Amino acid sequence: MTVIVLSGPIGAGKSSLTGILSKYLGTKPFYESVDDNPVLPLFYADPKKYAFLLQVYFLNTRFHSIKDALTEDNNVLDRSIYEDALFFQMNADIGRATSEEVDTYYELLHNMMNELERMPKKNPDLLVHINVSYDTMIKRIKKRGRPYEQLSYDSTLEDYYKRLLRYYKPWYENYDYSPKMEIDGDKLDFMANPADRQVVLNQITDKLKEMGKLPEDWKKPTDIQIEA
Ligand SMILES: Nc1ncnc2c1ncn2[C@@H]1O[C@H](COP(=O)(O)OP(=O)(O)OP(=O)(O)O)[C@@H](O)[C@H]1O
Ligand SMILES: Nc1nc(=O)c2ncn([C@H]3C[C@H](O)[C@@H](CO)O3)c2[nH]1
Repeated sequence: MTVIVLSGPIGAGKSSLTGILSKYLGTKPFYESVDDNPVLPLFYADPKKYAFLLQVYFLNTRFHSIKDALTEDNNVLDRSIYEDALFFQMNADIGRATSEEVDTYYELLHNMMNELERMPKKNPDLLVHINVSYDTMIKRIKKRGRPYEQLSYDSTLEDYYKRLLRYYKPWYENYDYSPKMEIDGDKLDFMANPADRQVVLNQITDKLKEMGKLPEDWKKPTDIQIEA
């Protein structure tokens, strides 16, 4: 059983790489709840009012996915539960949560993480972190086109996104729930460039091989279909 989680800031390419990697490895993808998330547009319209609700919503959906992923064989998860606190802490630091909400959130997170301790598998096998610069992040957010994430929607988003990148650096450095590796999301266009895509896939499968975690029956596919 091999469980891989992807991490990285907004628009880094986690969902895209989750799709590519799960096809390449022949495993099941688990996606973060975004287009079906009723709280996300509310949060971007009024962050102070909805930061706590959004966090509880994400924590709940992530907990569902992680429970399924850690009991089934061979999965790839788009964003880890370990990034949840990063987002909430950042929102709390900029005054979008009361101290009661902060305390309640951390208690709930702690409680849920304790539940994971009882799972047959507690942690992922590998964290794949996609590094991107601010410019790349904004380019991808524009390309994807969710209206409420655009800088034109809210002038404070530039600061929010830059701050998020600053929070990610120490988060990745301190992450120690599993082995980890970084992908250069600025240089490697794994969506449009097949050679770059193969570089990324080789980096990940080399790491899995080195760890003895490449599924035994895995055969390198000759071609995989990518949805743009
Ligand atoms: N390496 C890449 N090169 C070029 N385009 C990319 C790359 N990765 C992602 N994209 C494009 O950038 C956009 C955002 O990618 P994606 O939705 O996968 O990001 P994400 O990390 O899952 O974002 P979020 O955190 O918001 O869910 C998409 O339009 C995707 O096609
Ligand atoms: N506030 C907040 N907390 C989270 O845990 C969290 N996880 C993701 N997101 C936002 C970022 C993208 O807009 C969009 C897709 O990743 O959802 C979050 N926002």
